[in-house]
Amino acid sequence: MGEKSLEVRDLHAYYGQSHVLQGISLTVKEAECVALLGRNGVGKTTTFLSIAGLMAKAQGHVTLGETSLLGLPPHRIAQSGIVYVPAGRRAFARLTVRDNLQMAVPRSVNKQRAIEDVLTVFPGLRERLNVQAGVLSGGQNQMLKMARALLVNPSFLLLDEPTEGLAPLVVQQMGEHIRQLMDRGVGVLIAEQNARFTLKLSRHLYVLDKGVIKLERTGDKLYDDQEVLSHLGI
Ligand SMILES: Nc1ncnc2c1ncn2[C@@H]1O[C@H](COP(=O)(O)OP(=O)(O)OP(=O)(O)O)[C@@H](O)[C@H]1O
Repeated sequence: MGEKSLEVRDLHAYYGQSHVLQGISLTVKEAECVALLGRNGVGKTTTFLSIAGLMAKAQGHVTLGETSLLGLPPHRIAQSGIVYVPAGRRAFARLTVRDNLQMAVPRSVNKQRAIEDVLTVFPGLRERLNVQAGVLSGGQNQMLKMARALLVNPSFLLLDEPTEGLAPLVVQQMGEHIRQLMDRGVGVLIAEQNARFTLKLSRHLYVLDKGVIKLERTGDKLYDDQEVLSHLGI
């Protein structure tokens, strides 16, 4: 099977009359991490919602390989291999970590084996399997959300603010987890306020400003690129 890309071309999105995304184009390849950065309110979450089929009004092109996704219902987009991990939201608080994981395993898949597999990426969850998800720390909760996403065997993950509210050591662990996902061939699009963290993981960067891409860069050391840093105000 050839390498697939997630392609977004000339994407527009609206909340009522408000034209929030004004023609965004970006590409994510398998096994790579792409950064989508920009201030609060510029349209990062709206980009994810549009790709995931969750915006009532979006126009343009979103394709995965040869398949056109825009206009498909969210579950079909998830089945095609694109899984959105929203910011902030907690996993099912009253269920145990194990139940949260089991619920996410597709019916056709061996639950035990699938869960063992994701625990190799997120080993910290193993000792928490029998506790209620509601008592997890912020970092463990984020890892649970990502583990649930991984159980669907995605080709691409859309991670919205994966380090929000996490302590520096946990942020570092999160970076290692994301690298492991890339090693498995998963393409990752990350929207973050933590630009330094994201630039260390990414070879491609898009900076969004008021619904348009203001800067696009490719490079091995984006975290060291003065133009990028000054553009981001860091
Ligand atoms: N449900 C909504 N109805 C109307 N406007 C909205 C809605 N959700 C977001 N917006 C507006 O759309 C714009 C883009 O918001 P979006 O959440 O995509 O930005 P963001 O870059 O993800 O920022 P943040 O990091 O704060 O979430 C903002 O001006 C926001 O106020």
